[in-house]
Amino acid sequence: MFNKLTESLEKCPIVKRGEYNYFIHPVSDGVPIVEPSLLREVAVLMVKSLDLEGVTKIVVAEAMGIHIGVALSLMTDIPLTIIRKREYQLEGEIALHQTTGYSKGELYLNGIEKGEKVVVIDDVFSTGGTMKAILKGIAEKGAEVSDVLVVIKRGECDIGRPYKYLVEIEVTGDGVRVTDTKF
Ligand SMILES: O=P(O)(O)OC[C@H]1O[C@H](OP(=O)(O)OP(=O)(O)O)[C@H](O)[C@@H]1O
Ligand SMILES: Nc1nc2[nH]cnc2c(=O)[nH]1
Repeated sequence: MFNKLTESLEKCPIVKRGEYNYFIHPVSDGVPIVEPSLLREVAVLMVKSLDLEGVTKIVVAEAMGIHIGVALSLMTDIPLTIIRKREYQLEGEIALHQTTGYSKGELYLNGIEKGEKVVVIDDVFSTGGTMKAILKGIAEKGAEVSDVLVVIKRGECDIGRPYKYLVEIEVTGDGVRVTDTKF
């Protein structure tokens, strides 16, 4: 029944970013198109997996957390905050330094208050650098993280705390292989 995510991953193209084999998929890139049926499958699986008891915010990072965050927010009625790559200089904004397998950059966290209970979701974990930066920022705000979920886990990835994933993949220059699913 839930086969759209795995089937589409096994067909997706790979491009080189330096030495990095970068897979291109609608969930993690928004291209070539995001089919509603795929997004709905991911949203349903996230709702089934996450511990949402008492959660006051969903936290995602620009850009590829946004569509999955919106889908989860619409299904659960929990408000969403988007960690942006642009600085807003709002009161209490926190700057985070992000390092991935192929890039570095700044992220800016707004919209979370001390004492809140949040879930953090993202499209992909590869090095875990992005999620570690996000978790550090949320801890700095004094909020509690009730759950962390990534749709696609790319190989072994330690973020310093337990987390959930929907699929685990291996990526080579030849393509993507799904090595585990949680549904
Ligand atoms: O585990 P990591 O090595 O940190 O990689 C994962 C991050 O990489 C991608 O974001 P990216 O910064 O490329 O931005 P995008 O969402 O705008 O594509 C992805 O959306 C994750 O947030
Ligand atoms: N689309 C995509 N996003 C990523 N984020 C970290 N690694 C990757 C990758 O290989 N592909």
